[in-house]
Amino acid sequence: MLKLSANLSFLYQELPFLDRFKAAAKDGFKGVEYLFPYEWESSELLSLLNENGLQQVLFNASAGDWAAGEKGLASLSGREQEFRDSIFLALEYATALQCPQIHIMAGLRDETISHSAQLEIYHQNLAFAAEECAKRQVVALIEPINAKDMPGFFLENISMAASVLNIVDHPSLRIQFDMYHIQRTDGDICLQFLANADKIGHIQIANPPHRYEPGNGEINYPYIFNFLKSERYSGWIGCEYKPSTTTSKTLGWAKELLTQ
Ligand SMILES: O=C(O)C(=O)[C@@H](O)CO
Ligand SMILES: [Mg+2]
Repeated sequence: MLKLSANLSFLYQELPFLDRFKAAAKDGFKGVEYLFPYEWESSELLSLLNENGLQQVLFNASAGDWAAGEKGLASLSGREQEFRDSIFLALEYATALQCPQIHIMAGLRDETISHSAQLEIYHQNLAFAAEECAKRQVVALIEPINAKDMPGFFLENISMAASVLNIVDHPSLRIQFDMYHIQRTDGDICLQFLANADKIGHIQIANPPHRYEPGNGEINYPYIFNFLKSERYSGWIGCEYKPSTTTSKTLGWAKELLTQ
């Protein structure tokens, strides 16, 4: 059976952040994910998870100065210590929240150094992160993000993500396969999934062109869900979409999966 996780940075935005846990549980979600936990104490977040019978599925390591437009630290020259500190902090939260995976964002292309020099930094930082994650039984995830939404993002497509994993070659490093980004960058979602199945740790979903809920856009999600069932995908599927109306009203497509 497919397991859906509510991404609380995208869903239930009609509510204050801490109220979104209860709303997600009420709609039948068993797992939650979101961008960053760091403005709250882990004990407060853990209480909300426990009170609502939810599992923490994923959150991101700090991505640098997000408000100033930074999109991760993992490939940035001169930021190595900050990157390591971000991994240590993420792992403290992951341990406290019993969260099995963290997403590590690559950062933006730095045109002041060569692509290969930036790639080398990325590889080294990911090798460090994967090793630290392994010590805590946490999986480190990397996600290719489409260049239309995030111009200049260093990890630009699924084949680059696969090649990074081949080079870093660590069992605790896997791909966050966000179908919205795959569709906008490469297309061929099912074939891309099959080509990379052994490397995929987490899936996220939304429907182009507007990044709305599965039932509202160009991807045929009923077909995709049957495909994932036939492939026996057993990880979580994060609902990381922008609801086209209030969140609960956008969950018709998920009824069967949320009541199992
Ligand atoms: O935007 C996405 O897609 C994500 O998964 C975020 O973690 C990063 O922006
Ligand atoms: Mg995503």
